[in-house]
Amino acid sequence: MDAYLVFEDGETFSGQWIGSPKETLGEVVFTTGMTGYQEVMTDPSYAGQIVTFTYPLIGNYGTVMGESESDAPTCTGVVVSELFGGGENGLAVWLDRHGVPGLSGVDTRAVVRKIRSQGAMRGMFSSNPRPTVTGWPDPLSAEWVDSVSVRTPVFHPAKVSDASHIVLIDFGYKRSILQSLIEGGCQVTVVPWFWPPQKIESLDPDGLLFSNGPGDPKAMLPWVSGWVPLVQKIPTLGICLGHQILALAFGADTQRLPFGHRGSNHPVKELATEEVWMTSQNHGYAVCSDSLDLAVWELTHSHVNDGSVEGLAHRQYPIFTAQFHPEAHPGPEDAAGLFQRFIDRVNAAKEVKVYG
Ligand SMILES: NC(=O)CC[C@H](N)C(=O)O
Repeated sequence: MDAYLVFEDGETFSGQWIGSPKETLGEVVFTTGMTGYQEVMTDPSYAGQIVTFTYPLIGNYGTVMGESESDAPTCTGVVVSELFGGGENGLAVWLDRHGVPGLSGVDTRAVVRKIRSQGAMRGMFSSNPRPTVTGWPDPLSAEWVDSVSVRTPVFHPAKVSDASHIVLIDFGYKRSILQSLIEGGCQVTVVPWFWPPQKIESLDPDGLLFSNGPGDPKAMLPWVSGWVPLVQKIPTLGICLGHQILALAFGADTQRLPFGHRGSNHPVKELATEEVWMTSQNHGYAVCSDSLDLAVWELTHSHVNDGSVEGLAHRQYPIFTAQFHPEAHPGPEDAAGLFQRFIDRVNAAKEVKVYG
């Protein structure tokens, strides 16, 4: 059945419904990874977004148990050029089972060209090429984070005894982040994003992880100052939205990128070693480099393509952050060592706490 992707400026692209045919609205973004569509669709950072896949054939290896980054697809919709959807474990059935709509047979190259030249834009799926839109979703709302965060704390035991305890503040975390901590020998408590700092502290964390998540980081501005006393004394790692929130908390500013970084082959340079890592990325906002007080923050990583801020280390407090995804999934694992760096730091601080 014919369906349309209608942009907020009125430009319309046609295709056929896949998944659950239903009207939906969201920011239209594109991702360039050749594989990993299931991980992308279940990454909670895509909540509120319609994801366009630039790779021309999507669905060819079906859906695989255990590969999801959360319980269900969290993106608002998907746009593909050619869908290979067949079978019980096929992508089309899986999307339908989870009530997610999509369009196939779309000229995705033209969609990407539009976003690249005109910037991030919202759009709608409809059976009507000229639908009436009553209101567009607002990325500056805390509802995106709230819609994907846990409601109550969830404890994940360690594989080893005497493990360090990480409290993961959940803005929409990917399972691979939790997995990386557990594989590194930690026990982890995932807590709702809205938990007050005193409650987080009462769990006696040895380390804090500020997770990835959807929306504009400035949606979190009313809360950022509350987290400052915690991260000043407990080793902290921020990933993606978590990186942006921590930068905001210490006076930096964030801005929307022209069309985002989403894909599995974004080159990032570690400035101290001059190593270039291929990284997995998914972000539409970035920390403004000219807003960084270099007496407060050290710039540790930058994007090779556009020079944008990709990693920070606080000069006074035990905080470091990455705009990219060290847990990969999907994508290369060049940056996975960041988890070990964090865990080493947490374990060292714990030793001092216990033995003085
Ligand atoms: N993956 C993320 O955490 C994304 C962060 C934020 N929502 C952005 O688009 O920039």
